[in-house]
Amino acid sequence: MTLSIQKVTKRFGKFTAVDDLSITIPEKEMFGFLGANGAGKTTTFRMILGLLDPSYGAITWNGKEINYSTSPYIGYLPEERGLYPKLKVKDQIVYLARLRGMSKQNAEKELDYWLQRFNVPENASKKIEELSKGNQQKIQFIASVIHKPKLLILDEPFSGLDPVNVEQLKAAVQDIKDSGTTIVFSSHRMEHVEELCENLCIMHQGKPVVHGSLKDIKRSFGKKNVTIHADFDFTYLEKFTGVVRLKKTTEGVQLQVESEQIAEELFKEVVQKGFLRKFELEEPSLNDIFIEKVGTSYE
Ligand SMILES: Nc1ncnc2c1ncn2[C@@H]1O[C@H](COP(=O)(O)OP(=O)(O)OP(=O)(O)O)[C@@H](O)[C@H]1O
Repeated sequence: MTLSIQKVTKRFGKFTAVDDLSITIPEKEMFGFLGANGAGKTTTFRMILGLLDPSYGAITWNGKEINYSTSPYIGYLPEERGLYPKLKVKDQIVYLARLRGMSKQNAEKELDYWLQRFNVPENASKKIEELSKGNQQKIQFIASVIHKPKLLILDEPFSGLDPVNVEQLKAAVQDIKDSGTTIVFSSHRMEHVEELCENLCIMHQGKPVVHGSLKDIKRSFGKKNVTIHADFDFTYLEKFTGVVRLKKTTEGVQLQVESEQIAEELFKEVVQKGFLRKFELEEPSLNDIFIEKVGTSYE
């Protein structure tokens, strides 16, 4: 049940929205698409779902083309939320679930579960237009997962939610993944993808600039970050061999170094100065990697 995107390009007139994208998403994994506005994420999702045809290339799920409108195996949270404002939550969800082949009784049972889980059981009998934006989003999320899809596509699932609700939704997404669903989601926020995904792709102007497993991406990057907290002026370390970047912070300095070995040499140097409150070696962040690949900061 792999999702396979093979050499996919999408042009709108002369404009290329997605440029030669090849990705394989293994079954039961969570895959993250990162990219700034206009990077090509939504266009990719629409092609995965068969709502748009690629100009070139092919997309298959388990070896076959996807047809979102007829497949009960797919769930989709679109970026442009599309609920009927005048309908009551329960009527709406039951209607959508029945389109996906569920019985009324089963749909009501699942809806109860999700409303309880999101701490909003009272919303069942409210109209969509009566709900806050975040609560509407929860209902739209429930609509995309109620039928327990095998493949779930979530376009910006965390946007517009407060931090408590982001955590609640993250936990729900993680549980759905653990139950065996393949999940693809997009985000503007690096940390969401770093936290949830084994594999990811960073899109930039339609091109996949970074792609692979988070571990491999970080390991192959080679460079590391070092944080030092101490009351010495360490700005001279800018000239230290193997130091790529140095930034002063309120508590000391933050550096990017060529390798772990350079970090060791750096440690020998700074420890001679005296007491250090902190010396920490960290993997590069996705943002560091993005800056290197694209030459500009993502955020
Ligand atoms: N139907 C269309 N006709 C013309 N251009 C389009 C169409 N759909 C998308 N585009 C363009 O393709 C580019 C990619 O858009 P897309 O919506 O895929 O980006 P995105 O990564 O999802 O961005 P965002 O984070 O803002 O949602 C944009 O420049 C957009 O204007």
